[in-house]
Amino acid sequence: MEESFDFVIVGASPAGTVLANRLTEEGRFKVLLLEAGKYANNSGFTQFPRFFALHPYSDYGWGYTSVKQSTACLGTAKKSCKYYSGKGVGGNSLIQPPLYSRGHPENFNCIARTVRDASWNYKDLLKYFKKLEKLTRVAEKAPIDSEVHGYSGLIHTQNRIPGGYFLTNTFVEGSVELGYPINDYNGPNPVGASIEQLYINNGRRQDMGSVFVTPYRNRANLKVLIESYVTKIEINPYSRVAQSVIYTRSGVRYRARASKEIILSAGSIGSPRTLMLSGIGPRRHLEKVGIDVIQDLEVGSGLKDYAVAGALIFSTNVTRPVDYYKDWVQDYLKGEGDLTGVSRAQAIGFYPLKSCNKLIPTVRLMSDITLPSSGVQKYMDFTTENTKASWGTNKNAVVFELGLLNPKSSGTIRLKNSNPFEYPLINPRFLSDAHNKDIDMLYEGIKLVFRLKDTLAYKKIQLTYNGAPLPACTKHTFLSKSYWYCFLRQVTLAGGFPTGTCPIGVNREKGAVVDSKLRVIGISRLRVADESVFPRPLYGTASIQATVVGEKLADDLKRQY
Ligand SMILES: Cc1cc2nc3c(=O)[nH]c(=O)nc-3n(C[C@H](O)[C@H](O)[C@H](O)COP(=O)(O)OP(=O)(O)OC[C@H]3O[C@@H](n4cnc5c(N)ncnc54)[C@H](O)[C@@H]3O)c2cc1C
Repeated sequence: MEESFDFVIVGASPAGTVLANRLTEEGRFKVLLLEAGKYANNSGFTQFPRFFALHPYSDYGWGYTSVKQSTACLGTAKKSCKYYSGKGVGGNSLIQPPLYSRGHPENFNCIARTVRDASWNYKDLLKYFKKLEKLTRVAEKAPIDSEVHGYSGLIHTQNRIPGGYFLTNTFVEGSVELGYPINDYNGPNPVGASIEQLYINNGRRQDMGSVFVTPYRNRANLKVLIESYVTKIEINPYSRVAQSVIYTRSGVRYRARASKEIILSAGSIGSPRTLMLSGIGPRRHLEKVGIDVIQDLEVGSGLKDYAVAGALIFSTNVTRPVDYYKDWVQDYLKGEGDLTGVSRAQAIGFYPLKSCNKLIPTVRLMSDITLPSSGVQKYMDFTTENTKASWGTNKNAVVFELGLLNPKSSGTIRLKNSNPFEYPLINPRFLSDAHNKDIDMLYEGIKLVFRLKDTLAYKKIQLTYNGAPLPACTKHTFLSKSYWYCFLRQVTLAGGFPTGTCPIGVNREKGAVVDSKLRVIGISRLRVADESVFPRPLYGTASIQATVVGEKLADDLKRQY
């Protein structure tokens, strides 16, 4: 069966959802959006911000795991990293915590310089960030730079403090004691501590599918097909024009033609996978798996993701308030309380450790107060021995999550074989850079956490490190530098911001896959618009960055056609 459209969008990622919306708003174009997963369950499950750790294990997650690792994720049973990846209308925004963080302006400016296209400068992109946002609530003491926010967009954001207010203050005050400012991290200079900004509306998570697609899916010129998995883009090997996509739905194979363009928005894992299945990828790899090469490009060769160390656990004298589900639910129905936040310490810090530019952060820190639970163990995926050792004798514990913002290590996405239904081989190779810069930086982050613990602010809640040596690290003197290096290789995991698998650039010999207009190099009428086009993480949380990519491309396409 075959149907024809102006644009076919593959994947309802954050970028795919906004593209589908904007391209159909004027009625000029007929658009097909194909998504492998389903719509969000808006009766509740995907809307609880606090339950984000459960979502990857639901029907809304692909359930990817990396290949066996030798430099990080070693504290897991299979020595591999869980690669949480959303499946459904909204992509990852269905399963992630709803943190709203745009990234560092300089990272966008760097892209603009690399591709010699000023439209990627942050000051040009700011109009899209503002257009998308509707900032609806600001906590009393929250630092907000009103100039940079939007107030009438479709994505509701809030800057607020549900539950655990004193812990938020503890984090911010401790950080100030160490000499860092309090800042709106979505402003021009994110360095310092801040109160988290979240994509939530009345306590409910905002996923991009529910914002941009679900309310508009009955538009006459928009066709959204869920549970429709794209196996290939058909490209004429002589003219090198992308013509149609092949997808399967309920076991039946279909073809959809695009008279104008096909846009891949299948995410940092899905987009390289689909390109390679369609004959666009590294020649040697495609030949090895038996796929005819149409265009030799370094697809999937530059995977870069935040590495996150999540097992820095300290005991505290704070007894966790007794939780009754009834109270939680009652608060939630009013748009308040613990279920509406990501953690009990709604604070986040960006720090320029070892950075020659004090305005450029190198690590990100967040914290929470929690109890040891099977849920936490499942999310982290550590073995029981490692979980026990890192929790030590703690009951109520303050947990710090330390993220490496500018990883030097890089990995790959490759096909296992030519079967489009096989999962790809994900090899992130965290902490594998030749000069150990990544692990050195995370070690600096651990030192920062211990400095924070010793501030007057934190002394009030008496943090003590009660962890026991991890089984794999017992030959190192406990808490020595070599111990922490061993520890980091065990507990460092994937942060969930994969980029660089279809990177933007000017030179395909240097790894570029798309040009500054997001066109796949050497192929006509095929673009990629999602997180995969960023050569490296941009220091923010990625949904909004990917949404801006979609918003920008929608503008470009409307101008062009
Ligand atoms: C654990 C975790 C925590 C995170 N925390 C945050 C946070 O707090 N804030 C934030 O902003 N971001 C966060 N992110 C990142 C953010 O969710 C993603 O980076 C963002 O959604 C952009 O992803 P993407 O462009 O790679 O597309 P994705 O979101 O991965 O979307 C790709 C979509 O395409 C579909 N698809 C793939 N292949 C096909 C195919 N062949 N046919 C049809 N459909 C297909 C998929 O099902 C999916 O729906 C987090 C991510 C993770 C995993």
